Amino acid sequence: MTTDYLERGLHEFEHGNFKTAKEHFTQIIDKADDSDDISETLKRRAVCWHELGHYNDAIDDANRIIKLDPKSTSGYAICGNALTKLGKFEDALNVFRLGLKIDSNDPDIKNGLKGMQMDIMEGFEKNSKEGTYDAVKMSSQEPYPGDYELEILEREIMCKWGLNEFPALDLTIPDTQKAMREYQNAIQLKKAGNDKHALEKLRMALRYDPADFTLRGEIASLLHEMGEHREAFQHVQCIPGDFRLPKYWKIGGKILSALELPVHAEAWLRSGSKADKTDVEMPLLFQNIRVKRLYGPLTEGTKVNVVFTQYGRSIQAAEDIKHGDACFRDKAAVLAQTLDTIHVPACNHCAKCLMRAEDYFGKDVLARDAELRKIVHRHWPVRPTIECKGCGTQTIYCSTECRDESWSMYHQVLCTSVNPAVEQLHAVAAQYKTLARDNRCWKGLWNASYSPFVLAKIWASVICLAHNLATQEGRQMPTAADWTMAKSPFRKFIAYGSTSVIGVIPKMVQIMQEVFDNAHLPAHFRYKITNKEFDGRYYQASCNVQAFSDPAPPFSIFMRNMARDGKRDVVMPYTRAEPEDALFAGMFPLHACLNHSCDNNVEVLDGHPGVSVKARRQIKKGEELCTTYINTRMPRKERRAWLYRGYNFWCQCPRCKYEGDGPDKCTECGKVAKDDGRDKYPGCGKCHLAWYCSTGCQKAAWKKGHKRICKKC
Ligand SMILES: C[S@@+](CC[C@H](N)C(=O)[O-])C[C@H]1O[C@@H](n2cnc3c(N)ncnc32)[C@H](O)[C@@H]1O
Repeated sequence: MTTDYLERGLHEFEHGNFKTAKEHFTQIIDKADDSDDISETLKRRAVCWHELGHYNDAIDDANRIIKLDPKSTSGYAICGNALTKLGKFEDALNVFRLGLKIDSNDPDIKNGLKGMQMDIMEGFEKNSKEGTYDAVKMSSQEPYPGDYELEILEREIMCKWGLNEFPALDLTIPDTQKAMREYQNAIQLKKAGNDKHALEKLRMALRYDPADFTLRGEIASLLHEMGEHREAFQHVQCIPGDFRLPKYWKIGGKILSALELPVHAEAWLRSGSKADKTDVEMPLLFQNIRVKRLYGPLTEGTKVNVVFTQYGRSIQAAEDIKHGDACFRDKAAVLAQTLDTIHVPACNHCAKCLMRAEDYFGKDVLARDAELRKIVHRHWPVRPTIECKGCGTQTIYCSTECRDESWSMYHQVLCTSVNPAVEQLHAVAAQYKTLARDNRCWKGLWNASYSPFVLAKIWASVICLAHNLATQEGRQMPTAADWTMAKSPFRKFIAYGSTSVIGVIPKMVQIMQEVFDNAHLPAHFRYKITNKEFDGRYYQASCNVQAFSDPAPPFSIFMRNMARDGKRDVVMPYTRAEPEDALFAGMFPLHACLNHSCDNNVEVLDGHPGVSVKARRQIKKGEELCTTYINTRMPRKERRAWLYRGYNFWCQCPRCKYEGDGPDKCTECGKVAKDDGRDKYPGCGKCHLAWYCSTGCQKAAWKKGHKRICKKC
């Protein structure tokens, strides 16, 4: 019977009738028992699924093939190809890499990789009309949580400074003609750069016509330029709201910003932007005021500022920074150990590695060798392991401070002793090791490389903060305002994702929803996660997580200590293997403002706690700090394709501007080689990364910027 199905299946398969072939193969697979070898049939059925466009089913079969025969590369090739078709290029790449570990020359995997690059490129070519995306338009001007309280404080200051009063004015007999004459004189004087006399003339004009709003606006503008902000504001606020032209809202916003009254400044610019939707300066000013007030406290004592540019928030050098200097450090808003290193002991709150000597050398080895044991105990740093009072060894810390802080910030919602539903997340983490062998795309459950605990900690932090805010006010349940306020720290993280993940990982969505809304949780901790919010948080994490680990794990300290020990030869034979790092994924509010450049001037290093951003070269005051999001060794076309896919932007960095895509097109003028009768253009003799149709183009490109990025220079 089985032979029958096989023969018929193969016949249909060879004739390209994949639907019928798949049905025959399914008969064999469904009827097989444990002793039957169905790998070949699974492979053929997986190809049928692939040809029929059922890529998820092809992945399922590929995973079964890998389980049955972990040494075979076919499962990896099939899985990688299907992931490619689903557009999950990073996952596909990871799967192909696993296959290459088994056979680095496997032709199917090599073809799969080529196919994947071609698919990426195809998407790139299709979209290669470079979109100009406008970060300002995408950014909200909604009032920020807590603005109401700040507004009251600012209003008190404004009253104290007399900003709401009318400016002193020596009135005279109204005469609009005289007013006009003085105004025109003022314009001439202003043009000639004589601001002081221009101001006198404007004041004079106002005495003749105190109801002229244009005069008020001009005086306000001039006084603001001269640094007389308080009086400037008195004039502009004399213009009643209904008569305020957009330019007056703008000048009012600028003055209030100079007076360091950001909430009022934002309110004026918000009104101005509504009144004139074509003005590009006001929304930009608005966002710059906002980033200044939100990020000012984070950049205090660092060498950087956060500013708002066409690419959204970005980090700028506040002073000259030397090559090798630390520009800033950042502490994670949330962090979680990556699933593939979850077995390495580390502090759940600050990421400090807690690996003990027994974990590295093995208990037996240390028990057997007394001399080794003595030396190891002398040099291995002692790091206490503090268990959670509720869930015990499930959650460990490096100190009681970390334990207590974690409890009050989020763990009281995530501790399985309080919330048994969290066991589901731990189960997911525990299963990951086996799944990781197959692929990292975990159908239904998870399809990203960071940990779902990152998401869980975001919601848990929001819940705890909302609860704390309510308790401070003597309330049991958080109000809508408490929730908004509690969510505000996470508004700092941009979210970009073009498709919903709800259908891709429905089981994880369900687990998260249960974790935060179940009968075991006290009512004030319960929170309903909508599908929309799940997507938003998922992409927030995807766009911003940074991998990091303890910069001084116990093993490296031990090795440093050992280097000075005369008996190091006793230990050396046991220390050949590097221990695994406890790798963490974190969301860092300041670091998340770093934009990308393929010619990055900073690099992100492990710091304690968190990350440290270091200059890779000299950075001048005012220059933007850029890290890299991708492997910058890829050629330009691939780099841009990866960035477009992953982050939705076309890189315009100097390398992307002054490197080319190949000898078929002039890098400088874009002329196509075949159009002018030539097959290929010669490349830059120094870096071989740019191609020119003429020496004129080569010289022009060199002058404009190729010189800066040319490797041999
Ligand atoms: C981690 S965030 C960097 C900070 C971001 N500008 C913000 O306002 O939050 C990554 C996002 O910044 C933008 N971005 C980063 N580097 C860029 C670049 N070189 N060109 C254009 N947009 C960039 C993209 O929208 C990307 O998805």
